[in-house]
Amino acid sequence: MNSKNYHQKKRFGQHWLVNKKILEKIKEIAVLNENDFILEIGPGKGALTAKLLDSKIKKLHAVELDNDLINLLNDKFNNNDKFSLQHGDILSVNLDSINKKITKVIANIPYNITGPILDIFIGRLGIIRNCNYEKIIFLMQKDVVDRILSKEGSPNAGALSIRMQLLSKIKKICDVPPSSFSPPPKVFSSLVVFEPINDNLRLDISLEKYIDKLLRISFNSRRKMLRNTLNSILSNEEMNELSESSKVCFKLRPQDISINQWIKLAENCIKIKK
Ligand SMILES: C[S@@+](CC[C@H](N)C(=O)[O-])C[C@H]1O[C@@H](n2cnc3c(N)ncnc32)[C@H](O)[C@@H]1O
Repeated sequence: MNSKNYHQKKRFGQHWLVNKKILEKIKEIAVLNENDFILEIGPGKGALTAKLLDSKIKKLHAVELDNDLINLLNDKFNNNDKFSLQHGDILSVNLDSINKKITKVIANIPYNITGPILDIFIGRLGIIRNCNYEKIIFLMQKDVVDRILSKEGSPNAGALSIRMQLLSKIKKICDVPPSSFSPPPKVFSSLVVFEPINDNLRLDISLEKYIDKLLRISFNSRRKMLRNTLNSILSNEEMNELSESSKVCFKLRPQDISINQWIKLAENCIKIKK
């Protein structure tokens, strides 16, 4: 298979990044150095790969699902000893042998698997990641980035924004129009940088798990007041006690609760349930 007779596959979320300024911007915000070990998710035909390899880095390991692109990529980067390629699904490939070495994860991600990619690379509450990513740079759907960045009081605030903000520092760099890709996707994209909080600086793992539990229960019915969802795990007496000790009014809906209030709620709930 060569570049000319290759047919793009919708099912793999293939939209090649063709905007040179955005390619350059990704390289610029990655601030690469000779110690960097990059994991690239879905190199496609290698536009971003080539840009990243054209920097002082130690290594770039790419994982591509589409078998038809493997030869094409190997031909293109064969003589670059910093490059390695793994054929497989990023959601299930085994990265154990390199995970601890990876310093930066970079991708124009396939939008059909955004959620699972965020879970794997930024993480889930209550689960230690056990890796040392300094930066995760994703080009992803603008609406998901806006949701992730939303604060309490916004209709977009949800379990996703709280989980992501508890696990990483997040910075949106810019929005990217559909015309920057070939073929253009239906939606706008955004370039975003996540700096995951180091495992040993995270909240206590059992506290994180409890926050997750509260988020699931309350955001399952996001229109309901806290008192009408948390009553599934707390008696009326316990709810009054929790509301008072956490200084959170139980007439509020979950999207109106700040991150610090979720932490307080979980801490005090654990105490009450002891
Ligand atoms: C949006 S394209 C980006 C391609 C290229 N990096 C670029 O910027 O032009 C997404 C890429 O991810 C690949 N891909 C899709 N699902 C994947 C998966 N589960 N694991 C690894 N790669 C995947 C696609 O085949 C495609 O090459």
